[in-house]
Amino acid sequence: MTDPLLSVQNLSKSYGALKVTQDVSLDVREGRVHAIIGPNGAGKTTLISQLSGQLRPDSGRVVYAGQDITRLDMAGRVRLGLARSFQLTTLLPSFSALENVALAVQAREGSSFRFLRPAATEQALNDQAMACLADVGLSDRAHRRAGSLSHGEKRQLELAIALATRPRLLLLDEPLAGTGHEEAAQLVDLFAKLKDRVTMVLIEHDMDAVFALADTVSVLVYGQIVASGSPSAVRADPAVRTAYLGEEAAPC
Ligand SMILES: Nc1ncnc2c1ncn2[C@@H]1O[C@H](COP(=O)(O)OP(=O)(O)OP(=O)(O)O)[C@@H](O)[C@H]1O
Repeated sequence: MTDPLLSVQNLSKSYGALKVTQDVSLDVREGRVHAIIGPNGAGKTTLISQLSGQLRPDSGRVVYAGQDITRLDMAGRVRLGLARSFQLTTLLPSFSALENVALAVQAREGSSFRFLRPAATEQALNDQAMACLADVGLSDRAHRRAGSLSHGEKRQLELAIALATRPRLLLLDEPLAGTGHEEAAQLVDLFAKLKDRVTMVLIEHDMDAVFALADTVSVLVYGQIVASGSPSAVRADPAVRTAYLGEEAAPC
């Protein structure tokens, strides 16, 4: 079997006496959606923050594409193609959707447009930003102010911004939070389409979405992985039912 794209090895993090990440190990394979589920306060966001570089683990390693990135900061990880979306993205509400994405394209490209004239640079940025907006189904909202978009459209825009960094691995922290039924269904369709292009680590409370999208599910309880495997195996795991889902709440 090929090496995993992301390998989390014995990661631990505490806040004082509270052990929020306890000896967590997991492998994420290229081209897959790996969901991490668990009850409120289980440590999912803290874990993903250690994968994105926002938080330093106390111990353990994060290996991405064969490289130890444990000490690499967030910007360095983004440059390697490891991007985080949702819960933290700040849209610029008075800028258009297109401008929001163009800024992310510009950040990625750095000085690679320096040989172009200003007008051509702007055109190149806009073309790439438009392509990202098209990817998330927002072409017709390109010139609307970000602040005037619906909640679901803002989430689509956040995804377009993440895609503008050309990620190989996308960390998605509760992408469906706050969306209505229809918006959630649209976003799930979108992620399903993106599966061919980008590997995803998905934290999500919406179990329908998790079981529709994930190839692998890991269950986190009190900072520890209590089960990991295919959605059907995890669903049937008695330890998961008692520790997390509760017999009656098990997703079936
Ligand atoms: N900066 C911090 N300082 C102290 N405790 C923290 C800090 N951040 C998180 N915690 C605690 O760590 C635990 C895990 O929090 P975390 O947000 O990672 O859980 P979660 O699984 O993402 O929860 P939710 O599903 O509710 O978003 C919680 O008990 C939380 O109160």
